[in-house]
Amino acid sequence: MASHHFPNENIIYNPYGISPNHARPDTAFADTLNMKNENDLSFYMHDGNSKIRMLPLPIANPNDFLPEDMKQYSVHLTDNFAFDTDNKPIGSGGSSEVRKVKSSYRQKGIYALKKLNMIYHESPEKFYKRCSKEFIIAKHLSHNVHITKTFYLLKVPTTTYTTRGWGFIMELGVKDLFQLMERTGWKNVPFSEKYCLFKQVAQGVKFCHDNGIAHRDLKPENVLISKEGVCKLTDFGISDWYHVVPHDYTSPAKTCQGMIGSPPYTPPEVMYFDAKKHYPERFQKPYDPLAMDSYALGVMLITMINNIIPFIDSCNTDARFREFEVSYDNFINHQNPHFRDKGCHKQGPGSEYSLARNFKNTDATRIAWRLADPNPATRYTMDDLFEDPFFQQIETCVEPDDDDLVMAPELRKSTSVSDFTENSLDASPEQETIHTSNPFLKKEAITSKPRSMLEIAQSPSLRQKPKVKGNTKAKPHDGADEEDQRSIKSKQQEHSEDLNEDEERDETMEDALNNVDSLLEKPTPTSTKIENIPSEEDSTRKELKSMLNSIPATPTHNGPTPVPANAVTSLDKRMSDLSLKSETSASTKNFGPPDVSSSSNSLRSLGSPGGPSSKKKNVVHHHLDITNSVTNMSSVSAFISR
Ligand SMILES: Nc1ncnc2c1ncn2[C@@H]1O[C@H](COP(=O)(O)OP(=O)(O)OP(=O)(O)O)[C@@H](O)[C@H]1O
Repeated sequence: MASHHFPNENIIYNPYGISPNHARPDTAFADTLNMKNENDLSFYMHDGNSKIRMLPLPIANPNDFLPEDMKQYSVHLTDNFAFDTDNKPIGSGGSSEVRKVKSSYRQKGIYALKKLNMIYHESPEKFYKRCSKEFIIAKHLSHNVHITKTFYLLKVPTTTYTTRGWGFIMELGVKDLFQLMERTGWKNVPFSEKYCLFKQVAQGVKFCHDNGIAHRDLKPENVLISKEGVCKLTDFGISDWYHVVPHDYTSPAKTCQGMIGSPPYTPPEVMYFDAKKHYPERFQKPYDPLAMDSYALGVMLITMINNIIPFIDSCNTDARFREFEVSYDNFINHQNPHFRDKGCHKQGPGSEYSLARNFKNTDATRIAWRLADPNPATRYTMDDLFEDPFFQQIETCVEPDDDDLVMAPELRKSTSVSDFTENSLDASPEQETIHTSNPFLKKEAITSKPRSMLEIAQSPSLRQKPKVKGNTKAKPHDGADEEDQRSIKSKQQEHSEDLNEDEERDETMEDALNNVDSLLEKPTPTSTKIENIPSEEDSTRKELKSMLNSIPATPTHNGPTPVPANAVTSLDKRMSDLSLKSETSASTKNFGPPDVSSSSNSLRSLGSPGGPSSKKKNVVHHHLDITNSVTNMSSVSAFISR
């Protein structure tokens, strides 16, 4: 079907949505299925989606699960936020749904609410532990321009918009990298811009590693792009501290076991744990979670340059992956025996190798292939990558230590536990905003048309969204950061003064930063109108089929006995305690051939006043300015089945 819509386009990107049970690929959680608790009443409480269960009342207080230095002044969403009236989900994952919410005090204070759902068979206690862990890690890392800021962990009431539970208030992204890559214009994005995006992602990953965290689920869907075009990592749902003593970075590194992550970004040593592959146990060895991130980064780079994932699974049941492994060995045996040696920066594979051809640059293939080395023992680490001369000279539009303009939302109101009856967790939209003195919000609540739970369950997920910059090294459990503290203080002391300041701030930022909504509503550049889009499942199957048929069968290496390649990749979800078990500079250079449709510098004006370019740089890419030949984006979203 992709071929129906994107004639001559090589973007058969999403191979995932072929299982009727999965609207989009979910992250695999290790041991997810081991937690069935038949006595848990909430097991039987659904909200219309059989995979989502409601938390039993009373909903736990987030502060009971947070370390002292992260405890929050307010723990109820409706104290200081209201749902955006357009009421559209802007993203969803295996265990969450993301919507826009507004600050009750700043009209332009629009944030993302990642509403967390219980995974099937998960007990409420496990849910609280899993979510608070994700929050603590995300908050711990929220001090870098390449990390999506996570501000608060709040109780969410049942409304027409969502069911009760917990949610994160986060910085809003405009799009994720997957959404950029699925645009028809992506293949025309110049190499220099793609490398810029790649380097930004790598800087985010390096920041995680330098601060004791292995992400473990890197993929384009988990890279948000702010409206200034800055890449920010998100989704720390299966991330973990990788030191034996979490905040003691001198303590030994841990290793992991179990199937986690998202194929094809999950490396071969982790795929051995995939129950569906039936590998013998002897292949399942503890693996290094940092090497997992390196591999994912390498596969992302190959995907970004080729405009297509290189294989479906990184294991020898996949013919394309086998071909990659054979090519890797051939290159080393016949062309560069020192390719895997530390510090070797000789040229990487050239155009005779299919997964190198499109790079048109053997320095670039070196970093891609060294990161995606099937052997974790010799794979590039993030330090190796940052020492690579090609990587070093990639120019980015933003530096890791640039200031981040994202402001923490203000907290003024805190409903005490005694004020907040459990019934109020099932508030109507009117009730949600009744406490606020902001007439704008009251009006919205009254005029928005309530939707039935059925409507909500049936409404399709529309994906869209948005924002940039800052840096300080994250400190262990650094809890309420300066911005948060400022917010809390202002709430306690200077309400009216702050309101004026906010309004002023809004005014000055108005020209520099487009209103999120207007930016999101910007019409997509169009050249072709697509109609009669076939069902996503049929189309994706066709794509996969043709893709797989075109793969030459190559002999397997000396690995485990392969099982027949199965195109229908439904991820094995197993729940666990999610804990790891046991353990620059730039210069201007264009690395690729000149590209006719470069969007480089095209929107300098948008990026300059207050964007990342304010203290920067020669090059400003507008990474969001990627054309699309399809007008109906909701259809496209459905087609790619996210
Ligand atoms: N802060 C945000 N701003 C805008 N969009 C977001 C934001 N956070 C998440 N999204 C969108 O929602 C999607 C799902 O979010 P996320 O990956 O955090 O959920 P998840 O349930 O943990 O997913 P997964 O199944 O990968 O574990 C993202 O791919 C992104 O498109």
